[in-house]
Formats: sequence, C-alpha cells, structure tokens
Amino acid sequence: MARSSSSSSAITAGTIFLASAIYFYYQNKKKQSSLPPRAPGYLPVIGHLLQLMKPIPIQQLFYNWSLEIGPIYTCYFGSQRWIVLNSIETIRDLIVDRGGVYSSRKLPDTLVHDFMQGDQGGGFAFFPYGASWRRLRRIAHGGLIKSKVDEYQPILDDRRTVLLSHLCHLSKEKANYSAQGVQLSNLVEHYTMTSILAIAFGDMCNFQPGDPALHKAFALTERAANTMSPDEQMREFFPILKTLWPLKRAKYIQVRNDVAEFYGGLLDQFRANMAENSDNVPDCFVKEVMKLNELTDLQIMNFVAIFVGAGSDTTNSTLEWLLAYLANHPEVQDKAFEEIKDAVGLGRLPGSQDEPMLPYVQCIILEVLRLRPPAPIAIPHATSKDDVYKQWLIPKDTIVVLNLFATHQNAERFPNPNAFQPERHMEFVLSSQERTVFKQTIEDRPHLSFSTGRRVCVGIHLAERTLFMAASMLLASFKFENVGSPINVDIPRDIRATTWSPSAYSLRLIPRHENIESLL
Ligand code: HEM
Repeated sequence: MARSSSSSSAITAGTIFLASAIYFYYQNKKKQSSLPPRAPGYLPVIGHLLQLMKPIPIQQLFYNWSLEIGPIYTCYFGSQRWIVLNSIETIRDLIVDRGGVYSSRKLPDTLVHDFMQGDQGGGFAFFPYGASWRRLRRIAHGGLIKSKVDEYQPILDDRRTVLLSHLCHLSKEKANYSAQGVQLSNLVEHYTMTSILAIAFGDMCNFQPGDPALHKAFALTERAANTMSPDEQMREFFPILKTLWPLKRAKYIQVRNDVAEFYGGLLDQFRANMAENSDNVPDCFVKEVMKLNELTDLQIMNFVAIFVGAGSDTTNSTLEWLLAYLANHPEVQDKAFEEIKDAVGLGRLPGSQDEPMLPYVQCIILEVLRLRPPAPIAIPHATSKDDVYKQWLIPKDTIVVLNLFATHQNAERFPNPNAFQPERHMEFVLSSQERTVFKQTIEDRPHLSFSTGRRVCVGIHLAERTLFMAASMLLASFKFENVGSPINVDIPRDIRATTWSPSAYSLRLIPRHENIESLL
C-alpha cells in the first residue's frame, strides 16, 4: 500500500514537472523571437544546462559563444533566462548608460532572505536596485572611500609586516632549497583575511595563523558561499522543484545564526574596547559606521560578513595568480626590483605614498587583474523593467551577466591577449598620474575586474591598496623561482568556482638582499 502511494506521488510529481517544462519551453520559444540571439547548444526544457558540464570555466564558455554569435546573446538554464554581455560596448550601453534599468539583482531566496535576512539584514550586495540598497551602499561607500583607506593604512602596514615575517621564516625552511619548494597560499590567505577583518574591527583581529577564530572565519565564509550551491541553483532553474522538494530552511538559518554568533562576538568585544578607551581603538570601518549611528548591530555584522565574503577570496586569488605569473617571468620581477631599488632604495619597504613612483609595479597588478579577473562574471545583475536595446526586447527581471573576462580578451585593445605583458599598461598608468581629476571612460581602463556602473565594487580602493602593499613588498624582498617547469596558469583549481585561483603550486623564495629581516 505504502509502495503504491509513493509511486503515485512520483507519477504526480513527474507529470507536474513535465507539464511545467513544456509550458516554459513554449513560453521561451514565443519570447525568443524578440530577444538577443540564442547561444549555441540549446536543448528544449533544459536549455544550455548540458553546456555547463563542459570542462572549461563558465567565463571561457561564454567567451567562446561570443566569438560564434556576437557580444550579446541569450541563454537558458531550465526556465531561467540569462542575457550575457561580452564586450565593452554592450556593458557601457546597458550597465553604465542605462544603469537605472540594469542594476538590480534576482538572487536565490535562501541567500537574500534565509541567510541575509532581507531588508533588515544589511546584505546590500544582494539587494534589488532601490532605496534600501542605495542607503546601505552609501554607508559602505563612506567607510571605504580612498581617504578612509588612508586612515586605515597603519592596519595594512602591520598586516604586511606580519606576512613578510612569515615569508622570512619560510624562506629558511629546508624545503625551500630543495626540489620540493614551498607553498605560499596559506600565508597569502592569512594576509588577505586578517587584513579585511582588521580593517573592519581594528587590531583585535590580528589573529595568528592557526588561531581557532581564524578557522571559524574561513569556515563560515565557505558555508555562506554554499548558500548558493549547485543544488540551490537547480531550484532557481526549475522553480517547480521548490514545490516538489521543499527546502530544509533550517540549514540556512543555522549558517545565519553561526555568522551572528561569530561576528556578534567580535562586535561585543569591539564595543567593550571602545567603552574602555576609544582612543586606543585604531581607526577602522566599524568605528567609522558606529559614529553615524545609522546601522543596527545585525546590519554591521552582515556588512563585515559581506566584506569578508566579497573581499577575501578575490584579493587572495589575485595575489596567488600574481605569484604564479611572477615565478614564470623572472625578467618582470627583475625589472620591478630595479624600479623599487631606484625609487625607494632597499632601506625600507615601499609605502602607499611611493605608488606614483612605481609605475611598473602598478602595471604588473593591472596585468594580473586583466588576465585573471578574480570574479570573472561578476555578480549577476537583473533588469528592473522592460527595455529595448537595438532590435531586441529585454524583459523585466531578466538576469544580465557581465563577462568581464571576455572584455579583457579583445585582441584589438590587448594585442596577444593571453600573454603576460605588464608594460602594455604603462601609458595608462603614466597618463592617470598626470590627471588631476580621476575621470576615465570605460574604454580607457586597463581592465574591468571591479565591474562598472552603479554596482561597481564598493571595496575597490581597499582592494587596490591591499594588492599594492603586498605586491610591492613581495617584489622588493624576494625572487620567486619555479621548482621545475613553469607553473600552469591555464588550469584553475576549481573550474566551477565563482572566483578562480591557480591550481596548487610550489616555488622557491630567494631573499633579494641580506637586510630583509631588518625591515620587520
Ligand atoms: C581584487 C579584489 C576585488 C575584486 C576583483 C572585486 C570585484 C567585484 C565585482 C566584480 C563585483 C560585482 C559588481 C557587479 O555587480 O557588477 C564586486 C561587488 C562587491 N564588492 Fe568587490 N572585489 C574585490 C574586493 C572587494 C573588497 C576588499 C570588498 C570590501 C571590503 C568588496 C566588496 C564588494 C561589495 C560589498 C560588492 C557588492 C556591491 C553592490 O552590490 O552594490 N570587494 N566586487
């Protein structure tokens, strides 16, 4: 009896699934005539889902399609329709010039409501375009503008010194002088994670590697990212699944409670430090937003959780790619070292004030961001109303994806686009220094890795400073040598990840001179 009732519910479920699949198929077919062209490899019902199984990163797949059918096209994942933009022109026309229409979001409920608690929660990175997003974004922007990052500079100086000290120890390990070499990824990850936590809460977050609090921060960030796991995506692609297999919301609520416990604990400690002697608490983001008195504790905690989520993996992967490209290009390292030696000398590390005197170091960072944009398809945008672009109708609530990676592959703008050639940005760097007003068109920029338009990365100044501080110290202090054949920079560690990093690699760290430890 039990068996027959379960088989009849399976038949009912199957029928509903099929009926809804057929419905979406005909809906899509009807609309397709007015939408941008359809990407190759479409199948009824599942759309382009099978294409995602190909063993290449999604940004490469999207770029390959753009070579076949042009810079803007439509693809389908189940019932979800995505319009993908692959060129500077389409991104400028829609994301910049029509920002009022193309700056919304349409992300899974699990992320927006269960995990981030919607409007109350402060997770503005996931908010649709509108008043709530604007208010919170303004507050975040106010605490992360360039002049604020200048105020937080002592925190970054300290974090960098700690990284250098760890590298000095590592360089003395036996493995560093053997065929085995050493891996730097943990130390780089420690630098980026503690930099963001310390920018948020000040020096009370100067956790040492191995500190359980740090492990917790990493684990929570990973669990938070999993609120958008492939299972979750499937529910978005086939909404009928939400009815057939209702979600175990408890899982998401548990992540949110654990985030609240961890960041709430830090916030309590921060308040206690402020009450004891606020002058002893260094300038940092939370101190800044508390002065405004506009955010609830929940919003402050979620701001920090978002900064860690959006800022740690991205900065980390940029530094991992940077080290890989440097190890493969000793001539680039030598040129940068000579620049630093001439402009700054070897008696101290380059500081942020030295940046204008180190254009080649700047070019190296720009070239890594161009070749390996850490978030290659950004965070998906969505339209907030119907729009007509050229001959196409782009309906309200369509997901619009910016393929930043593709814009960096344009051979007219970047001849030999896959080659690591930092000097290609020299003209841009030198001319930016001459400009008194920071005004660039989207076409002038050496890369779009921080995206553009109203949703442009709000942490851009902090990210650029964190990268410059690390890169200039690394180049001034060490030579990075391959342990055998060049590091493979073509195969990322995880092709399905939303931020991509190189596969694990080892190298050798050779101190540039005898006085490095005196810089600590
Ligand atoms: C190399 C480092 C970084 C890169 C390449 C990067 C890149 C990006 C990209 C591509 C987006 C999506 C923009 C869009 O939707 O069009 C984004 C959004 C965002 N980023 Fe970053 N990011 C970096 C570091 C940071 C840091 C350090 C923080 C904070 C401290 C941060 C905070 C955010 C936030 C909050 C958003 C959402 C903005 C919104 O929806 O209004 N990012 N970032």
